[in-house]
Amino acid sequence: MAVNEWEQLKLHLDKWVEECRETSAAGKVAEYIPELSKAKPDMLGIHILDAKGRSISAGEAQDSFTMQSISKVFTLILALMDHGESAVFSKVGMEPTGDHFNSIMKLELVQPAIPFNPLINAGAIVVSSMIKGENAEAKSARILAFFRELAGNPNLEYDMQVYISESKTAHLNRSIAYFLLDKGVLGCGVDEVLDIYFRHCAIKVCCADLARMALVLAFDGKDPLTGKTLIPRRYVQIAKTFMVTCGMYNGSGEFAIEAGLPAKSGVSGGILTLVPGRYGIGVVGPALNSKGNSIAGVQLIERLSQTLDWSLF
Ligand SMILES: N[C@@H](CCC(=O)O)C(=O)O
Repeated sequence: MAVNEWEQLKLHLDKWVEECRETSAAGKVAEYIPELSKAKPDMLGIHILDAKGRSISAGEAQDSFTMQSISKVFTLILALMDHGESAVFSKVGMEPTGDHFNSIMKLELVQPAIPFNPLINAGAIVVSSMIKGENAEAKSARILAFFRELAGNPNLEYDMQVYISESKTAHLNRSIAYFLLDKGVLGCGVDEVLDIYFRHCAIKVCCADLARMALVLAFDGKDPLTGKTLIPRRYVQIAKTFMVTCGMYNGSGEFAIEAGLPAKSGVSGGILTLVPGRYGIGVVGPALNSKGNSIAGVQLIERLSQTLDWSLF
């Protein structure tokens, strides 16, 4: 079964990528972080990695892009490893919002005033403030080291242009952080937390890096290529559940029906997804749909899942 499927992927992946690439024309590259607007709108790449280290890629899988919101999954995991569940979930909720990723609408509607979940910007900013370390630099260094280990890539670095570009223009995120500070849910100051947050959003990866990080989640926290356990199973379970309920912004419900896989997207057009116990998958396609997800990337993952019967449901 798995052998046939691998053959099928080898045979058809290039064609599927080229077919899905055409839908990019209906999407739009993110512009609110000026540096992101330079991405190629019709770019589409994918890398699929299995537990034996076999991989298949197609399209522009080698090109690099920044993780953006995909990083939020792994900072959540690091915060859980630093503090445990009850401390983390006293500052951030577990529920989807149905709103845009950077919405501040619901922040005032709940008591206590904690963000709905760790994958919207408000929640991810709170999570960034919980990472252990003496100062912003030490906290960011821990995040980068953790990401490098998960990706099996000691060369992961920040895209400084994207980091600077976002730092200069993130007025909405700044206002979210001030609101959270006022409500007493931030573990450090506004400038410090935003520096940590913008840095992890600006970590530069390619599809193979995302696939390797996803593979660790697909194998419940153990990197099958090294045999090393990098994340406790319970925290992977929490992360994967958030990916299903909120990982694709306010398009998560439709994606659960059409693809049925845990996934997390970012505004740079990246998507990290996985088939539990089988594959880690990294995708990139910078043209976004109205929900902020890669338009061609979503179509490609849905096509793969439907053709190969990957849905968990
Ligand atoms: N750095 C981005 C991440 C958003 C995203 O990828 O959804 C922001 O905060 O606006």
